[in-house]
Amino acid sequence: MARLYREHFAVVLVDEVQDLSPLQLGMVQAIGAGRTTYAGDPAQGIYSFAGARPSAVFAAIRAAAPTEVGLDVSYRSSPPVNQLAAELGATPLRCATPDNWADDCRVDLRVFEDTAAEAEALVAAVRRDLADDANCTVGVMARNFRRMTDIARALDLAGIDYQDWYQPTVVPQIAELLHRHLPEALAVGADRAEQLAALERLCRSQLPPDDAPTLDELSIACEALSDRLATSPLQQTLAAFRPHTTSNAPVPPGLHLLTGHAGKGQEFDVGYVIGLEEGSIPDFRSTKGEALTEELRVLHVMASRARRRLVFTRVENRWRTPRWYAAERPSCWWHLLERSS
Ligand SMILES: Nc1ncnc2c1ncn2[C@@H]1O[C@H](COP(=O)(O)OP(=O)(O)OP(=O)(O)O)[C@@H](O)[C@H]1O
Repeated sequence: MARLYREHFAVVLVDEVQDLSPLQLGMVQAIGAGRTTYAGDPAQGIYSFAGARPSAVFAAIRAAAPTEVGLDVSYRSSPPVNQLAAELGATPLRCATPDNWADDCRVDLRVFEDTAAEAEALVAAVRRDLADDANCTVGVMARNFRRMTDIARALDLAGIDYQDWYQPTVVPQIAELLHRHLPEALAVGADRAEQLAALERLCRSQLPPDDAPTLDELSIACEALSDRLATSPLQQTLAAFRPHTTSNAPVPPGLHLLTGHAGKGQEFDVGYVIGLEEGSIPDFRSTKGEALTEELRVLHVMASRARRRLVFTRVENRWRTPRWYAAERPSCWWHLLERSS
């Protein structure tokens, strides 16, 4: 297999090498030994749960490819965001254009009574961001999607559209079909499940019965829509779907809800990193050793997605169950954020 691929590719470029497992690195080296360029950032290694071993992989690459070029200039972020990212353990980056940033570039910290108050404030803030600049990209990021529930609900109630990165992406043909038939589906009545069944039927009738891959895509999209119908109307649920694009396509303007892992490699004009509480970030399953260090890297990945402005939030209390309202402890990294904001 390696010989076959060697004949196909004259050079090999590998990005995000910190996410490779030793086995994957072995495959790359078998194909591209002596003609591979690797790019990566140890401070963004957040896939150890999937087998990535950044230290071993960087050591093996250094042993095999002795020319090393440091990339220490940021073309993405404003000086305050770069400074904050360095505070979280990343290599300090020099801003390429320090004088080109407006006065609104800053890092803010916000503390709320609970997630309902946080959601209300975020809805107002995002509304302002999008009103100030309709082409602006806004990313609301959390370590886990569960932490985003109240915000998604508040956005639905406020009628603010967003793309939900938790949902599977929709191939353009299916997205187009779903949007085209939505008005007819909504006309069948007020029952959301009936609307969705009608929508699926209408879309299915437009596809050749033997086009199994596209019919499968339609089923997956409708299943994902069905999962969210309990919390939001069909129209809004569909608006939250993300079109399927290549991973390096630019993020479209508007609001995006995503996790740190989903946000790898992306960027947003304004970034809101929510849930700076113990148990949320760091995640309750990763409380010590290397697992805890990796949580800090997840925080760094989220923070470094922002271009102009970055806002961190935490809450002081949370409803653990419908009858249990309990205090939350600030994330162990809150003081780092306070120091540099
Ligand atoms: N030489 C350059 N001149 C102008 N803009 C640049 C240059 N290089 C990169 N950029 C811009 O800077 C931003 C970040 O670049 P890129 O996504 O390649 O960085 P990265 O190192 O892969 O970031 P990360 O690994 O944190 O996702 C992008 O908006 C990109 O278009």
